[in-house]
Amino acid sequence: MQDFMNYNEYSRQQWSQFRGADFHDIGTTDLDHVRSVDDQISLKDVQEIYLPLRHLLHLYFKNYQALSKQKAQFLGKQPQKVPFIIGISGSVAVGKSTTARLLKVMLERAYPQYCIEQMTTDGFLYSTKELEQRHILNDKGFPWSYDNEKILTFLEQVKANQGPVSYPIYSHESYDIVPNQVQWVDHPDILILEGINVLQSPQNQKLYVSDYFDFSIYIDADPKLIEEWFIHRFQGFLAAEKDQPNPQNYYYQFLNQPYEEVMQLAHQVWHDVDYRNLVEYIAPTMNRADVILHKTHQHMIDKVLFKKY
Ligand SMILES: Nc1ncnc2c1ncn2[C@@H]1O[C@H](COP(=O)(O)OP(=O)(O)OP(=O)(O)O)[C@@H](O)[C@H]1O
Ligand SMILES: CC(C)(CO)[C@@H](O)C(=O)NCCC(=O)O
Repeated sequence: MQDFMNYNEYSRQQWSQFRGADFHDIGTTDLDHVRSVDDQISLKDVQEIYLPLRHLLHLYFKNYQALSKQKAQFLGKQPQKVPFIIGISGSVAVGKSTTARLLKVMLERAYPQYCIEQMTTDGFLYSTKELEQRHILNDKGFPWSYDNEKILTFLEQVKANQGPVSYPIYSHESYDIVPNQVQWVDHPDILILEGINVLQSPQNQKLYVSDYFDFSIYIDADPKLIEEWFIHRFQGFLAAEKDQPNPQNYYYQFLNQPYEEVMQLAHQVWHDVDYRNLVEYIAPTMNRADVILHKTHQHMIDKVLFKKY
């Protein structure tokens, strides 16, 4: 059995044609907004990949709203807003949060009347203290390093749309959960949730995170390239720490170590933790996604796979 027999594969050129004649294009002001998200994002990607993707999301979203309304009518209830949830998965450092931020901006431009929120599951990792107590400090990112119950309860509350719902925050700089701080999701129309674990189905759970998704995206790339992006981001964190040293930060400990050694350590972390996690637990969830974005050098998307059924 072919792994991707339930997908159609489109080249970048083919995919770029699926923009929809009646859905408005993206103008210079929109592109400026996109640039403000991350000036590394290729505007060509926005035009050729993300505009068709937004058009597709529009179709799913409108159908979802219509179905939610009809379901309420069927039950003899007043129709209520039910947030539409988009999941984004893929390896550590493949660009999930960058894509999530970009989609948020693009959807906000398309629907100024709607509230669109974006967040990561990183905040549901156990704190360093708790990982230590569980003797899984070196397993950060693996399915058992997250409080999966807490993610499910959170999503249930968001879908129920009963009020603002809080979630914990993770800091890459301190390499830990930020103590005594939360963020809020407040009655969103659309929630974009990204994380390495969002398409996973941990064995002892009856309910999965993806049960709450109305659309899902997986970002795929050659692990050799992802390793480069991981190292590049690590170097960025290190440089930021050098500019403004803070003894509380994870990267502070590396400032007085020989650069070569630190880079060796970064590669080792990638190999022993993030790459292993990718191969064993993340990549196997790829064909649960509705759309797979395949990246090549410089984060360029060269092909898109779209689920047939
Ligand atoms: N489209 C893009 N163009 C250029 N650079 C990008 C793009 N997407 C991501 N990057 C860069 O790649 C690195 C990883 O991206 P990002 O932090 O979004 O990954 P992630 O998948 O969310 O990682 P994590 O799971 O660790 O949070 C960052 O340095 C980011 O700036
Ligand atoms: C926070 C996660 C798990 C996911 O974003 C990841 O960035 C991480 O910290 N992994 C642990 C190994 C490491 O990259 O340092």
